Amino acid sequence: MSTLSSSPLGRRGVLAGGAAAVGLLATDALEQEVVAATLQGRLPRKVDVVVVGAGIAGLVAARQVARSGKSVLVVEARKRVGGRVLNHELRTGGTIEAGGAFVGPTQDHIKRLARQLGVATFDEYVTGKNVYISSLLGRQEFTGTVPPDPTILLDAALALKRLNAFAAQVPVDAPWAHPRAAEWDRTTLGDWLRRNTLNSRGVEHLIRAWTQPGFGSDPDELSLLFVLHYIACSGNEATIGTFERNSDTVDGAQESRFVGGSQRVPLLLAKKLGKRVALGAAVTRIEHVGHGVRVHTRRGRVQARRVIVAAPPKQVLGIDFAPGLPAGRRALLQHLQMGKLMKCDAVYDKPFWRDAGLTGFGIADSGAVRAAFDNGVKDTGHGILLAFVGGSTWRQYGTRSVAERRTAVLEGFARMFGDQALHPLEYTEHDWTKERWTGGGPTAIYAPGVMTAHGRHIRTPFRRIHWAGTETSTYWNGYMDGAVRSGERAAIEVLDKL
Ligand SMILES: Cc1cc2nc3c(=O)[nH]c(=O)nc-3n(C[C@H](O)[C@H](O)[C@H](O)COP(=O)(O)OP(=O)(O)OC[C@H]3O[C@@H](n4cnc5c(N)ncnc54)[C@H](O)[C@@H]3O)c2cc1C
Repeated sequence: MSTLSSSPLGRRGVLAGGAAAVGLLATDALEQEVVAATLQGRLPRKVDVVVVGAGIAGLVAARQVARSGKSVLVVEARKRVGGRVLNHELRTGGTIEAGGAFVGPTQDHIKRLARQLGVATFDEYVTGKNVYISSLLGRQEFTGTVPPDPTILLDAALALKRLNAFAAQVPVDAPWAHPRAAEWDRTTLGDWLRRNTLNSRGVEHLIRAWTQPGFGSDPDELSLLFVLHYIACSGNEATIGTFERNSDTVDGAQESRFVGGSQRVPLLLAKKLGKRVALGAAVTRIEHVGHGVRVHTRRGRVQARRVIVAAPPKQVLGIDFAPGLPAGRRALLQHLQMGKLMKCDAVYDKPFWRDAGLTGFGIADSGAVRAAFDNGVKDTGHGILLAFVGGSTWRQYGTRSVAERRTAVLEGFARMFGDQALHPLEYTEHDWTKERWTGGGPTAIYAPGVMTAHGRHIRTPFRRIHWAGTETSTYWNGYMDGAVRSGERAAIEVLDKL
């Protein structure tokens, strides 16, 4: 949970804060409107399509089904929409994101959707130099993607070149079909780096600053084939995926954010869907009956001709299917794990690092802050630093008390940007491993062997049940863009059958 949500000055206490200042309806007010617009009473007895999950994927699928004139009901476990996309109103004003936030080039589907909904983007602050903290060399400032650490520079450049070259051959819709799939899936990214670099320790440290925020995991937990697929997915039908487009800010997936926070996208989608969304309606059982499907939820039952399940893979295992899911799909869901990730933000009176010629982006090979970003928002003059605490860093710090973690995170910021970082106006954090209906983040990960053994079941419909969710996407799998794409694809599948 966000530390602020339990404070007296939490989300509800700041309606008159920063967001209102830019003429946007603050998230809390918009959320109240959306909740009020959703279905309050009994669920309908019958609809054409039931969508399970009101994350971006489920809401996009429902919008498309509704637009075709078919009846649709989204049943959502939580009492809010957005899933892994969640705005947080700061006590000191302004809206930040506790979950998915950044968008970048080739993420055309989420950008188009946001434009249609009137949600603008703004660029991440990139003026100045980045900071690199090495246990060996101390603190360095740099520009570009790879820090100027002579002990790893060449190694890292060659390794990234090879990863890009391999990824360029991986079919985004069937990575398991590549001739070298078995070989790449037998090994982890960590093993591969150790075998293919001279200073493997140094390169691994660097790559961890990418895998911990990007997968909530360490290189040793990730199948090489899965990582190559992730890189291949970091593009679109016209633009080949690359490591840089995934990892970078300029021309990369961290290029921009949404004005008013990314949760405005699912909130505005849900507002338009209105009574076609039922909150607090966790799905417990899905059974095929006659020519339809009966969906059992905590708010009652509803019958449909087709169902789209847009819940995260692990959550699907909590639903009782009758007849049971095919063995292949069940095995896939059992083997996928969610990453471990939390976001920690510190708010300062001013973005003091900018005055020092720094972007606010930093990476480090030790401590609680392995990757830091300038998380400033449009509507306040405050400076905001964001730390991703993921993978083994989450295992080290995620289990400590909030006070201990706060100290460790602020010290991490201070090493990068100076001692002013030790004195924030506000500190807030959100741990996705504690979210009942998500179970971690940012996405589900494949350990060695899983993709070749079970990956091919990821999108295969089961009778009248179809699958959406970012993990099923062929581009920007794991991202908001992948969620939009998956919802669109699942809706097309279903409409084709109705
Ligand atoms: C910390 C963090 C940072 C991230 N950063 C970025 C980023 O910068 N850029 C980016 O593009 N992406 C980012 N992501 C990933 C992005 O948020 C997700 O890819 C995307 O939001 C997934 O959308 P979805 O609809 O597929 O799934 P979800 O958002 O997980 O939605 C699934 C929905 O299903 C519901 N549900 C689950 N079980 C049931 C059930 N039994 N019955 C009914 N409903 C159920 C859930 O409550 C949820 O609302 C980040 C994620 C996290 C956690």
